[in-house]
Amino acid sequence: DSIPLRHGAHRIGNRTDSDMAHWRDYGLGQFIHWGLYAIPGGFWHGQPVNGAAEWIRSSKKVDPKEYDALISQFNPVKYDPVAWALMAKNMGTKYVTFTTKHHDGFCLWPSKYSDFTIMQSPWKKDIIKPFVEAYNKQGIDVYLYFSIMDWHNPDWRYELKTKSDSVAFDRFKEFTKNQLTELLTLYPTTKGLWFDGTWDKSWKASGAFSDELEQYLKKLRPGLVIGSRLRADEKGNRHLDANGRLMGDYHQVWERKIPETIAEVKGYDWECVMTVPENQWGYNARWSGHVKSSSEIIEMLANCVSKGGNFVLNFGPKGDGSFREEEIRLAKEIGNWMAVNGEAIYAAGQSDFRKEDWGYYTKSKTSGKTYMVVFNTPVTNMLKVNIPKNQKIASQKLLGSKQVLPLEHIEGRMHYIRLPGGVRQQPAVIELQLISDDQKKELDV
Ligand SMILES: C[C@@H]1N[C@@H](c2cn(-c3ccccc3)nn2)[C@H](O)[C@@H]1O
Repeated sequence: DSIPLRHGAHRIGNRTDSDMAHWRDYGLGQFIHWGLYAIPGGFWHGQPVNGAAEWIRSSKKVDPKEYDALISQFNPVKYDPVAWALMAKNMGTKYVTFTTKHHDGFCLWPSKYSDFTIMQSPWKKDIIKPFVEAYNKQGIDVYLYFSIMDWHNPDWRYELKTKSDSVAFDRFKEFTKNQLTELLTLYPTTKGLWFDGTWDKSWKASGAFSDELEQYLKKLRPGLVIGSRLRADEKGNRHLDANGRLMGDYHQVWERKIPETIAEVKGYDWECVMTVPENQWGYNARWSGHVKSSSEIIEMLANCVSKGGNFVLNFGPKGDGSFREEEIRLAKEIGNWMAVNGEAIYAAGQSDFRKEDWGYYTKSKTSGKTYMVVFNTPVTNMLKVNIPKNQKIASQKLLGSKQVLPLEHIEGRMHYIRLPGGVRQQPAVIELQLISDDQKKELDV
């Protein structure tokens, strides 16, 4: 039996409302990390700084005062939210999460509660408002990223050791609530909030506040989607409360990692957020290590959807507001694939087929069709398909060409579908129309 909790999960099971059903259907999302850190782009005094570019302020090599002075250089003359939204639309993006304030405390909106905003920069204009309008105009829902941890605010504390720490942190919690109220009031079409920077002891000790804050925000904006990274329970547990129940509308632990098995998902709603290079979210002039190709990204996308999750790809615009070539190309290549194969991703989820080595199955919630997203083509070009009980394959076609592919029965429920030969640039998707056995008998008569 469960431990009595006042500030643990208040709901058992997933949300059943239409806003959350809409969230589940997104499939593909875009994350954008943009702020002062994009100006140095991972370098300081001409030298590369190790670690994530958006964390450079916390590097020993950087004087925080000097970092904060970057505000006088924020003048993104190439910032064009209409072009940003069009690139996202052409990529096939259904929702976007945009950094309003990262850990450095710099606000991309004209906050009344801070002197460290775009209004105190040469730019002197709201960045968020035209962004929300441009993306909404393209039919893309907007989610706002907000870091609770705020290195610039003198009232931020990592740990509450003394009475004065608690007095300062109480001011900080009020400041946080005020800024979030601003964001939901200034940008009323916001569909959700993506919280970060909640791993420190001070926040783990603020379970009651985090619970009251979430309830306040949802009262202010009914239907708002908030992941599990905001909350702590009164015992300092995060994501899952002391009774192992998820606090939040979806599991927000999947940062740069994808569940190995469906079992690991534990039936929760979830999304994976992913960087193109290794661990860099903000613009870094030097991408070291592995940079993912569009096929690798499409595989991650299909993998997530096959396990009932969404996949969110991060972009890090430069300090001037332009995107780097690699990201522009990736958005185009992904968009070309989504234009042909989107029905295997949008409003799709886990199928009732057993996973095979050649790739991932997804099942559309609208068409009821099952899709085979093929990455690892066998040397035989023969794809094993184990058809679930009392179902039969009525048709098997290549998406795009609509080419009917040969289906060969092996034995029992095991079949082969033969892929046409030839080298493919991007993953192939086969659309399976299934019917139940008895339906098939009717058809056979
Ligand atoms: C979405 C991503 N989350 C931020 C992050 C999270 N972490 C982090 C810090 C401590 C433990 C685990 C993860 N470090 N950076 C990154 O800066 C980016 O914003």
